[in-house]
Amino acid sequence: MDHVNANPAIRQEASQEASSKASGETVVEARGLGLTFETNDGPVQALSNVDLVIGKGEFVSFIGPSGCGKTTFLRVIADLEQPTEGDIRVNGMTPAEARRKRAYGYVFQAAGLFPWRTIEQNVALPLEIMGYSRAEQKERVFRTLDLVNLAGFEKKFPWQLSGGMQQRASIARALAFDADLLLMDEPFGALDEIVRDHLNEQLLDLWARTGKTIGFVTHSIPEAVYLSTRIIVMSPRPGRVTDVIESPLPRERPLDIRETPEFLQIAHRVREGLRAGHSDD
Ligand SMILES: Nc1ncnc2c1ncn2[C@@H]1O[C@H](COP(=O)(O)OP(=O)(O)OP(=O)(O)O)[C@@H](O)[C@H]1O
Repeated sequence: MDHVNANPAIRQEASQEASSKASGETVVEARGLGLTFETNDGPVQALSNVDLVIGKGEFVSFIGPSGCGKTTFLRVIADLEQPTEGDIRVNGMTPAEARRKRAYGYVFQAAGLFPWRTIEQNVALPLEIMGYSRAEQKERVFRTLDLVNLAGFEKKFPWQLSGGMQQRASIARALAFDADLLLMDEPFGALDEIVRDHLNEQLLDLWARTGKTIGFVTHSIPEAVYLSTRIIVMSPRPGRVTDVIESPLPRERPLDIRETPEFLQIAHRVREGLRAGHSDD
């Protein structure tokens, strides 16, 4: 006998919500996740006891000082590192299965475009490897270049584009095979602040239009607060999650939202979290 919800309509709604969360709404689920690297100088605990659930359509940023395990966590999701403790699921699968099913696109700090290939050929590369037909490759390349506002630059070579444009091309490459999950490891870290602002705006726009789930590593507090629906604050030795901040900001965010009291309040909380986990060395 259900004493909580006697009303069958409410009960049904609740159970539908529960089942939709259980089936497919969770994109990443880490439970007691740990990873210790064995090095010549002894073990390095890159991640310790990380519990985290990322839901479909979230924009989650990871922020913390160097060595707190941000990159390692993204790499575990992407099956580029294997955890030594705990469990992780990506779309309900092991990272290895998710990787085989092309569950994610990965964007690195450096754009990593091949200089001898045009932008179109660079973006098409993973599609070529996956055996897409030429027509399908072309259609996808044009669609994703349009998404990152690079329509018209297909025939250019990387060196003919600015750093920001190159990074947008690398985002297009990660999006070309339509993965729902985009993992981004400090993609704008090497760019100057004005370019970075512009790319942040464009990334939010892309996220709104595509409904992708995004995991984003950054060292920048304003970037994390501006972009995220949730901010994960991490701390090193051992790498762990020390605070999880739900953003109350609306999804639509003009750049000047950064001057509002709500924004500054979240930024303050992130800063406090970072300070608490920071040692002076
Ligand atoms: N392949 C590896 N072998 C040994 N130690 C590693 C390896 N990869 C990472 N580490 C160590 O694990 C810890 C976490 O590294 P990680 O790169 O995930 O940190 P991070 O938070 O992304 O740092 P940064 O902001 O500098 O990129 C660090 O102490 C690092 O030296």
